[in-house]
Amino acid sequence: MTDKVIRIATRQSPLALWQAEYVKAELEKFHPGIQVELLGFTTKGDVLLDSPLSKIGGKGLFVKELEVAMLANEADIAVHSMKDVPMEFPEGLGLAVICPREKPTDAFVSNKYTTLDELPQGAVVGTSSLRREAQIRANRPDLQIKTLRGNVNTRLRKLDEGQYDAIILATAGLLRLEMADRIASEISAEESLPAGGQGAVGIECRTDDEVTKALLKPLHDQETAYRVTAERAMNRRLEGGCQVPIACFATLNAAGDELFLRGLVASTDGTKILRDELRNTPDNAEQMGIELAERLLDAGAAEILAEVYKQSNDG
Ligand SMILES: NCc1[nH]cc(CCC(=O)O)c1CC(=O)O
Repeated sequence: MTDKVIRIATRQSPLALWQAEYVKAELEKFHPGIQVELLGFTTKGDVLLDSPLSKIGGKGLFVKELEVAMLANEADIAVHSMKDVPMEFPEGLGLAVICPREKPTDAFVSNKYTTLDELPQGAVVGTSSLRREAQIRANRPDLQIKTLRGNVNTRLRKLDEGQYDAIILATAGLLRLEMADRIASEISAEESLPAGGQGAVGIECRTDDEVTKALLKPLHDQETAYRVTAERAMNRRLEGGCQVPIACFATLNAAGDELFLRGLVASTDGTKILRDELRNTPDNAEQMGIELAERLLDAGAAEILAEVYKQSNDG
């Protein structure tokens, strides 16, 4: 029993609320009698829905307001999709735990077709992710990629209205919102290497809040933490957030003693794609991410990314 109240700062999209409710339920499960409150916030990223994220500076767009509330002691924790969490935290805040990962893949969503391969010549595919765009274009240069923004429900509505032949969404988001029936097919990691952190939920809190950190401990999943640590280290070394055509994806073998990290850097048009991979023990996760990033940089990643940044600044 505990008389502690935990205040969760959360965005109000269906997915953000699902994640906050999930953490609330887990805390209540592990600590009977605990009080957990949800405090809803609107972030800049929720307001600026018309511009492609890559053009309004994606970094931290969805987390700033939540962090301000925690620093002001108006909230205790924030629950994030690890894919959207910036690499560095403000002084006084940090990631306390990473929860068990949902499926990390991308999903092909369409009312007419089952797979990307089935799409006819010139079909229109909705995504605002440069990572997804680059990998689709590499396989299918004939397809038209059209911007798609908004929360999951908005994106599905735009598909249903006929604005797109298919759209790409994270499998995890659809599963969590109980919309598995909207997944026409899961796209393999070979065909679309996922974004670092995709499908994983992390919890941020004040670094000096030992009581909250102790309460959060049982929600931690070490396998997910190893994987996401390697992925984020690669992203950090490449200075990429989720608004660049960078993919990084780690898996742990069944014995739990070998981490396999794959990385990709591409030009948005998919004409240049660099891939590399390495294996090591999970305690080397951070170092693996850095090493894989450096191997990609040696192979020309910096030049490819410089070109991407130049295009997004050109408007
Ligand atoms: N880019 C937004 C975003 N951030 C996290 C998810 C959902 C799944 C996850 O936890 O990674 C999504 C939606 C999507 O990419 O379709």
